Amino acid sequence: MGRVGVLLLNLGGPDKLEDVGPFLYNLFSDPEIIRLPFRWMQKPLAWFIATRREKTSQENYKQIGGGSPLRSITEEQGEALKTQLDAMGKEANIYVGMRYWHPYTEEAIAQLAQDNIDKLVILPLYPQFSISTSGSSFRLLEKLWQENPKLQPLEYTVIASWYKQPGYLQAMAELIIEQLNQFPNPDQAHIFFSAHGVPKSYVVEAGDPYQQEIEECTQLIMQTLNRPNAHTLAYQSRVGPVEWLQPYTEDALKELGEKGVKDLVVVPISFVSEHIETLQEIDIEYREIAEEAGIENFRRAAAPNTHPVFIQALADLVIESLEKPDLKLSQVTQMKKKVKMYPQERWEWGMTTSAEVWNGRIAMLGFIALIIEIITGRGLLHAIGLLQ
Ligand SMILES: C=CC1=C(C)c2cc3[nH]c(cc4nc(cc5[nH]c(cc1n2)c(C)c5CCC(=O)O)C(CCC(=O)O)=C4C)c(C)c3C=C
Ligand SMILES: [Fe+2]
Repeated sequence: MGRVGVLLLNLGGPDKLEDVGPFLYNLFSDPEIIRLPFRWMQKPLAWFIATRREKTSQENYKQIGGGSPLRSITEEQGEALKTQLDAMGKEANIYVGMRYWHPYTEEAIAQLAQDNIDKLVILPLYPQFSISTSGSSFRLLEKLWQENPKLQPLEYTVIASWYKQPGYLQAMAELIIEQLNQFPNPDQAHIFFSAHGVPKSYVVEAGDPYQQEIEECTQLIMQTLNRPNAHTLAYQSRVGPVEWLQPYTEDALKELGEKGVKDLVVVPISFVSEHIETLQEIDIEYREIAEEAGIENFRRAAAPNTHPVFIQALADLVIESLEKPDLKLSQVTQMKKKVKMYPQERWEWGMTTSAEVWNGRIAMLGFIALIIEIITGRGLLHAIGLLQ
């Protein structure tokens, strides 16, 4: 085999405060993040939500130094992975492709198309699959492949999810032990897994395997840890008015405080790098909630970042994937198409999901009409000529 390329996929984050608005617009423009019944609604709604959220989000980024560290950490992970692969006798070019900010996935693909790569390994830096994360990047790649004839002959394989990888589980266990050892009585500390949430409909209606993978991953980390500590799993970072996976992190923390838990280690489970949701949301917001609830000693396990056991795990994943039969983008996206990507497919009478969905669509149309009226000063009926 000739030259190997590894494409690391991640979400991306704003490098500075001015980037926050455009970054949010890119994120909310993605139909895998906000699932709307009509494509034409996507961009106006993305603009509306991004504009409304920009200030609050900027305030949060200010608290962590004015920008996301995701790019620099992902680049460091790439360099460490290259060194590790070299040491294992596998030379590789590493590319970073972010979904919503620089370096964009499109930029990485353009670069690797020029580099005469013989075999590409596509490795999402999300251990668990979700339609909203790895799924979104895979769909984008599928589109880029279809559009660019130069990419057609490039051999590649995809790693769909890798939360069972023993080295990853070991790295997570070591990061937890580091924190447990800071307590006078390590076995008494409560281990609190906080996963990024997704709207409940992704799992229940669209069949996203994310919740099942998160739950299994939590069990596997606890088995690897092999300690008697009690543990809880909850979901953080809810956005918008719909129901997300429960229990919510803030509610679960309050409940533990009420039950008298004093020592707590929070483990960010769906991220492998420090970013706003670990540094600001967990370290600042959730710490405050926990302390108000009576939890006295709040500690957080670090994200794996460039932990050597974690980097070894990534290198093992790459090498194993080169030895296995190739997994194509159509297989990982089709696999998700078997479940309903858009849940609103067939009408059913009664107080059913379909009825709720149509209620939602009608409400959304009303909402868009309201926005048009606010912006233009003219209502929809004026716009279509029914009123003068
Ligand atoms: C496994 C990880 C992630 C899942 C699942 C996920 C789903 C998801 N996220 C939003 C909305 C936002 N996410 C934002 C930032 C952000 N999210 C993840 C990870 C997952 N998201 C990362 C790594 C980041 C980047 C953080 C950084 O350092 O910049 C943001 C912007 C930040 C903010 O304003 O709070 C939003 C908004 C949704 C709606 C969603 C599932 C549908
Ligand atoms: Fe997110």
